[in-house]
Amino acid sequence: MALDSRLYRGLSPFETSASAPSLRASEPAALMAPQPIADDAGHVKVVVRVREFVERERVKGTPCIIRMNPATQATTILAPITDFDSNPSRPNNTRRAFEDKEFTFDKSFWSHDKADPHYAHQEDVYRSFGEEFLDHNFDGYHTCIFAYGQTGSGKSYTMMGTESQPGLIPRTCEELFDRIQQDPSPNTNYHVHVSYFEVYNEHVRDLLAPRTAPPMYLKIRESQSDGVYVQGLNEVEVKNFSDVRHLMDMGDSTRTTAATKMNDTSSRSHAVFTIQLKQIQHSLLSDETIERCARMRLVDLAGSERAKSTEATGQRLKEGGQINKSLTTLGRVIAALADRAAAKRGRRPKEVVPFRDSVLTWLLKDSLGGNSKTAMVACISPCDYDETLSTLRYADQAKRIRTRASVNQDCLSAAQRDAQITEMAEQIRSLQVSVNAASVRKREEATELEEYQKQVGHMQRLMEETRQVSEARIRSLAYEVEELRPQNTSLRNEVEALRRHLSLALGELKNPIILPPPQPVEMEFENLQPGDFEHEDGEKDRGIEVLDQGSESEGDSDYDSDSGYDEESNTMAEELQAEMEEILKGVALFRRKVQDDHLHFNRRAKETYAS
Ligand SMILES: Nc1ncnc2c1ncn2[C@@H]1O[C@H](COP(=O)(O)OP(=O)(O)OP(=O)(O)O)[C@@H](O)[C@H]1O
Repeated sequence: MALDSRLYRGLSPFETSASAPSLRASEPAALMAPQPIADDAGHVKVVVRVREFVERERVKGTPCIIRMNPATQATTILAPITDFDSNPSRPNNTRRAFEDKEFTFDKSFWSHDKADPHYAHQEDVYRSFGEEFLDHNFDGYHTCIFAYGQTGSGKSYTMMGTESQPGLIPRTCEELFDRIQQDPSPNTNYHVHVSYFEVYNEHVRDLLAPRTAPPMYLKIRESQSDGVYVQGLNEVEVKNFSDVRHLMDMGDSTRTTAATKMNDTSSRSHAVFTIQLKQIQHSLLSDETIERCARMRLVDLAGSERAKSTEATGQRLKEGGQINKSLTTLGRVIAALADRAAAKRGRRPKEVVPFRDSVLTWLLKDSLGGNSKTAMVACISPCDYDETLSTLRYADQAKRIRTRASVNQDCLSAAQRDAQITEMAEQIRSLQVSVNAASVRKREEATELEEYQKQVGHMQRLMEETRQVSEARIRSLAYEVEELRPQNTSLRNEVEALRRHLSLALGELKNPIILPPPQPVEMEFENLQPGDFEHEDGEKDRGIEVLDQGSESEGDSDYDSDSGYDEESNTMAEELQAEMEEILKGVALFRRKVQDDHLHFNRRAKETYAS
């Protein structure tokens, strides 16, 4: 939920001085007569913290090269002992420019040796400047605390900490709600919103939204009224510390981390935790309403890293490259802002600040050089000369950045408030109308959808029924075809036999076998009786019968070759041919029908499967 952008202008006709009392106070009379506020010009506050040895360093037995002076807040880095120092006569030894360097910061936290009386616990770090920054928020200033340092130097430990050793972020949130709960003023309302996002490989991802595949990246926008902001970022209203704790845990669990050789849980992204505090106080005396909005940005940067030390490859190496690139841009921004401060004092021409060269610097534009009170926690390892010196130089440069923070406060008279309420009521009304119209549309769409779904269901049922019927028909047709197959085969055989028979008969008719006319039997046969010639098997000789018949018919038939035999056989042949042709026609008809049926069944079957 975006807060009223009007409150972020930073300038108001009713702005009070930078030291104006916090709204936490129970309605002091002075507050109700707002004083003009001057911009609070200051510098980025820089603190440095050295951590204790981690297991890897302890095993190596590396010496601690950091010294801190609690009286002067100076941090000294000692030149490491080189081969040259230990054996200057060795021919191959070249002297490197190692030397002790001293820097002075706003605070130097010695968290290296727990036995030391000056050991800085998490609580000490918070009390030293976290608490002060929370005061600024209640006064209506935007603030930003960011942790910078090489990988594994203790940034996440300082910002988020552990469950037993909470860092700056949980301590700030807990005290924020303690203060709100302890406020005795009945006229002040507090609204707290939290957002949490990471910048990973130059993309912004909401840590309060569930992880998606592919990841959902958010766009960065800039507007006159809101400055630079992340579009579509979840800003969750929180009522107490346990709400915040829940969101912190949720965000931490989705943040991109991975094990590297330098750190088992190395942050592979820059994480930005933001708290928006809005205080609305109404004065019964003057009937005025004062609104103060402050934004706290708590940034845990990814650590700078050398591929050689982390032994990163593949995805880790790519991430490392992106991390270093954005940190280099941050370094250039810090250098340009520091130079700008010098230029103001007339030393150098003003340089363009490359805020837009990386997502991180673009998002931190306001916090680094604008309307914000800003602190940098430079985290260092106790034993890496090059990286630690680089961090200390970075931090030393950041000290020179000037900021111009102003109280973000609006004071509304009764008339202005009424006008605002009327305007808001109007807005609510028009929104309500839109909501109603949208819900009517939604209902209509739902009814239409329901109708469509019904129709679809009905059509699906019909299709299913048709499919079942078709399947049954195909099955029965296939069965019928199978049944007809033997009949068809026997008919084909019969047709073939008939055809053969017919062609034989026709052949015979066209070329009849003409029997020789019977020879008159001479006297030897005169006395023969039928059956006188008997075969051995008792059968009578057929020749005699033929002879007999011949002799019988002799009287009433003559054996002229042009006798009635030809005519009769021609008539018979014609009749037989006509009969055969009829049969063939019938067979051809039947065959066509069978073929038609075949074709028909096959086509039907194909259509049914296709549907
Ligand atoms: N002040 C400290 N006291 C005790 N242990 C610490 C301290 N600072 C850091 N550590 C330990 O050092 C290790 C590295 O710390 P941390 O993860 O905070 O480094 P980092 O700078 O955030 O690293 P990266 O940039 O890779 O995320 C962790 O095991 C952490 O518990």
